[in-house]
Amino acid sequence: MPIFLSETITRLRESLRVVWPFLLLALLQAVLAGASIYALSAVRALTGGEVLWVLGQKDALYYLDRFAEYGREDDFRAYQNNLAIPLAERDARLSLESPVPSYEVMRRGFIDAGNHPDDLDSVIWLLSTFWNFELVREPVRQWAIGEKYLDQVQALAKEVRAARQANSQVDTAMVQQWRGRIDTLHRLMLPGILAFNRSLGESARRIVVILLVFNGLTAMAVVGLALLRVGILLQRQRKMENDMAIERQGAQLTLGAIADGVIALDTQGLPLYMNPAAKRMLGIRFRKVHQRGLAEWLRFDASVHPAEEVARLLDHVQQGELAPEDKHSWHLLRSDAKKRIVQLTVARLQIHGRPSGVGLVLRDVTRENDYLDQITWQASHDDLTGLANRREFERRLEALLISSGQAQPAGAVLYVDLDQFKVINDTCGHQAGDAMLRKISGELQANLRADDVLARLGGDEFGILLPGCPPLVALRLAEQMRLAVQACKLQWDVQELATTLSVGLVELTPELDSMQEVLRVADVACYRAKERGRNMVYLYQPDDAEVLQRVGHMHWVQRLRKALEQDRFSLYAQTIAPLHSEPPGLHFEVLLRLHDEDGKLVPPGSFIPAAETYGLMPEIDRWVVQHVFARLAQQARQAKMLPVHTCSINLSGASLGGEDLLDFLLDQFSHFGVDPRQVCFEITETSAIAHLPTAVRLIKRLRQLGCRFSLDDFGSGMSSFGYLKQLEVDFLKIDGSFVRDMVKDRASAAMVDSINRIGHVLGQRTIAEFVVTPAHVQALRALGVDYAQGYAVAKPRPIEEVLAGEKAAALTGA
Ligand SMILES: Nc1nc2c(ncn2[C@@H]2O[C@H](COP(=O)(O)OP(=O)(O)OP(=O)(O)O)[C@@H](O)[C@H]2O)c(=O)[nH]1
Repeated sequence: MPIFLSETITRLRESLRVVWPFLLLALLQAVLAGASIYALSAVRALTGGEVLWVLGQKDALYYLDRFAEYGREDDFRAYQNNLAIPLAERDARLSLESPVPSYEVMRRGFIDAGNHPDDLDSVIWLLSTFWNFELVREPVRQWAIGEKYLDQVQALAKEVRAARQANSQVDTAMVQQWRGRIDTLHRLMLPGILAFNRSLGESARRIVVILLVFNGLTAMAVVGLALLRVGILLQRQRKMENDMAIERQGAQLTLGAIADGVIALDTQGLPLYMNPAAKRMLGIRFRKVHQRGLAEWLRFDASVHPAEEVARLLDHVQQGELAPEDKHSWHLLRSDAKKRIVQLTVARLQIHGRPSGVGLVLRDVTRENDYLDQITWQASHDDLTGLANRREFERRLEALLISSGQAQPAGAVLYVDLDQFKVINDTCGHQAGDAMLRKISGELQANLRADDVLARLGGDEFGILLPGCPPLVALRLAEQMRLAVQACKLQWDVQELATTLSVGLVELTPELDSMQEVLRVADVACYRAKERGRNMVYLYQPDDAEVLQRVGHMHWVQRLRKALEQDRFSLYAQTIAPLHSEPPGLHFEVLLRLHDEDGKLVPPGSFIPAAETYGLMPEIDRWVVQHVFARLAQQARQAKMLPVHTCSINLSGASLGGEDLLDFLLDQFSHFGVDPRQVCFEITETSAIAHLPTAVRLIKRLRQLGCRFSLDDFGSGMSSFGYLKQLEVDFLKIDGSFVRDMVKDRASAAMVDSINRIGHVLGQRTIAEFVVTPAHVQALRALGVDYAQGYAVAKPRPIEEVLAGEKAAALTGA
């Protein structure tokens, strides 16, 4: 359907919805008026008919009188013609009065009476419709009375005619008599005729009055209804206006309160409305931009958005449809040249389905953007110094390594650590330390080029990436920075603070193929600089064995941490057998094994040195204690299992030196309910001596509980037998190197013998490690050593097997 047609229909429908009551009332009024006119026309026709009726009767008498006097046939025909009128009307009346009136008879009667055929329908309608009303009945009754003498007239006429035809000579007396009778009839008929005339006139007047009143009343009703309807419509309109005003106020309030800028544009792109936020965002007053094109007030930062990009956007805005690329953030230029970052949305506006413009919404995302920038900055920078952080440094280093690939050396990396920085913190406080870190950052930065990357890697460590810098230049630069920092002083209150740098320098060669590798090597190189006395630069050489070993250890650190996290350690146990009696219960040393990432078993010699170097032993020791105690507690609960007499657990030097080890062990004893008398802690001679006071305290306290101690690898350190007196231990474990060689080397045998004797003198039992053959067993038994441990006794087995009491190989040579 064409648009204009459907629009017309729609409008017509809407108009009809409003005016239909008026149309109905007008129609009703018209019908009423029509009916009234019809009724009046019937009354008029009836009156006209009555006139014919009256004249017919009168003229009939007149011509009968003339015929009686002169005997002319013309008069007689005239008499007949005139009498035919009331006679015809009488037929119509009789049919009307009959129980089943005949329309045809009435129609014929009225036509014969000379009425106009067009009037007949209305007359018959009036008479038959209102037959039961007095208004019609009364005149008809009078009409009947008026006709009462018609028969007498006809009889007289018949008589006169007959006499005239019989005798052409009629005497005067006869004539006088006929005329006298005619006159009498005339006088008799007259009152009836007049009564009919009066009655009809009366009814006609009353009908007119009734119609007038009725029409007046209906007109008043129509007017009343119209007024009522108009009142309702006005009320509705007022309510609508009210609602709209409330809605408008609500919309204005909302638009005023929201932070988004809302602008309504007309179809030409000219602004129709702007909410306060939009005005604020654009920095304009509405009346200043009223009737002004978009480009005049919606402007963007030309340094960010090229002119053609802006023109395209404005075009899209005007069309009310943004392209996907328009939906990113736009740098808005306010009228005061300040900048805001906004995101745009548009929507086409329509009124009654016709486009009426475009709604444009500006969302100010400046804060979010700043926040995002800040977060992005924070994610890659260090708060204190403003330098790049470790993550960023690693990223840049990685990018450099990837971009250079296998090509020429990509440059150098410096790993910088401040010397004795802790002292500054400890003596002058953290703030002084912070100030020093900032000052050093500035000092380092001052020596670098724009392409170099200086980052704070954490604590007092810095990383410097020198892309494309040859090693010698890097060395010179590192030296320059070291001297600069050495000369740099920080005034803090009355003190002048200073520090120095230890720098590890690594040349980026293709051999160092990963970022982690470079950092590990650089870290170790820095560590070497510290080892060599600090305040120096250590240049890493690819064949530097010490550095490489430390790097190897560093590899282990990550793997061990992961293993701890993933619980990839497992416990083994190796039986310790008495050489001179039957074992009173299970006696074994707990040994630690590691399952690597592929599930292969790793012996402790591979990872313990690294764990010791990088301080992971306390954590590992704790893991062992917790898991062993859990097993012992489980074993104690199961009555069928063999009792554990002595379970030896190794404690590393690092654990021993820790202040909180004692608390931890006491806590674990009470947590698992393990009998301390079952537990023997093994500590090495060297670690015990290195942490003598703590070791002495620990031994004393735990022995009070019932724990026992054994001194491991005794003889290897040979620090001093004198310490033995201070360390109250229960077992001496003779170092495996002496035991291993004792059968072929007298000196070793003598060493085993003397350790055994000294132990016995001090009341300690002795255990020989590394007992690998029956000959060893025999020799040890001969020397009086108390226990043996080694492959000749039992190989290390999973602790579950040992706890289950599965037999180890029997002691040969016993
Ligand atoms: N003021 C301050 N101190 C920090 C910050 N981060 C780490 N530290 C301190 O920096 C010190 C770093 O000490 P270490 O590097 O272990 O040792 P050092 O005293 O520098 O000695 P060497 O490195 O062996 O020469 C510790 O005392 C940390 O508490 C920091 O953001 N501000």
